[in-house]
Amino acid sequence: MAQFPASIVLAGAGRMGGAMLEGWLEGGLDPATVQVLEPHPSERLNALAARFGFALNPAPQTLRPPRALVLGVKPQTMAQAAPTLAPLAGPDGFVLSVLAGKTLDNLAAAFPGAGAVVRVMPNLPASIRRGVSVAVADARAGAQARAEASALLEAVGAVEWVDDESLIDAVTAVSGSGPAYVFHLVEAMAEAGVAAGLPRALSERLARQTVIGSGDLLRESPESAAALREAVTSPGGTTFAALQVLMREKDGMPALFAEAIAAAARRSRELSG
Ligand SMILES: NC(=O)C1=CN([C@@H]2O[C@H](COP(=O)(O)OP(=O)(O)OC[C@H]3O[C@@H](n4cnc5c(N)ncnc54)[C@H](OP(=O)(O)O)[C@@H]3O)[C@@H](O)[C@H]2O)C=CC1
Ligand SMILES: O=C(O)[C@@H]1CCC=N1
Repeated sequence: MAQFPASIVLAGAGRMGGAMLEGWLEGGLDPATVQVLEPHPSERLNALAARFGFALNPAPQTLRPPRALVLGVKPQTMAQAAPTLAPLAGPDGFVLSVLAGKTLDNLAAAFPGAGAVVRVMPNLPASIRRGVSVAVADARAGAQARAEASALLEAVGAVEWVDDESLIDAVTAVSGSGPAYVFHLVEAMAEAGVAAGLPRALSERLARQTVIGSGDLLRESPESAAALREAVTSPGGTTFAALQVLMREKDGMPALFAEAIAAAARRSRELSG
């Protein structure tokens, strides 16, 4: 694995920033090299700080521009946070942002002192180091900055780099937001099971374990999702009956997902403004 940046300031250690921080520390990052700015630390973050001993909310005068300034605040907070954080973006370092919608140009304008900018879209399974991140860097980011950014992302899951930044809106819609669709699938299946007569607790357990088991099967099997679907589907059987509804051209899952993912990608583009 590539080297972590020599020094890191993480601004915003909520659900995503906190998950990434945990992955770095579990992955061997020297806690002395990271400083974390988080106005309202969660219990989990406080426990992590107690366990690893990194600097949580150090005195502002002790902060120097790090090699990597990692932004984990909300896109809507960036305008308010940037003036305070901008002095930490120095010419020898890079800014790594996970903010949905905020473009490389947005980030370069908000952090004019930065040597380079890397825009990343991770996802929540990063909290168990099974995330997937897609990254794009501006032209100033050299091989070393890219390798260090990769090290930060590989600590929490798989990493893909793209050259075309315009892909990130669709990436956000598919893999950034995607875990929520899967969790909603569990909710919807459980609710439908109740409607079909199952006790709620049993229905919830069955829906949850079905998604867990299917995810594990996807991970372990070399087969495509389509082939695995076909393996469940007996001709003229129960799955076939259900899929005739779910795969309906007009209002089935493909149509619904096309609409949902277009809405998320549109929102990602709006957040740049
Ligand atoms: N959650 C997810 O699944 C994913 C999130 N993202 C991106 O990650 C970013 C964070 O999202 P998420 O973790 O869910 O949000 P959270 O609200 O959990 O985390 C953001 C944190 O930043 C803190 N914060 C606010 N202002 C500052 C500041 N000036 N300096 C330092 N910290 C500050 C917030 O504190 P307070 O609450 O007190 O304001 C909060 O704890 C977003 O930009 C989002 O687009 C990307 C992919 C997936
Ligand atoms: O919902 C959001 O805006 C963020 C980005 C992707 C996942 N969560």
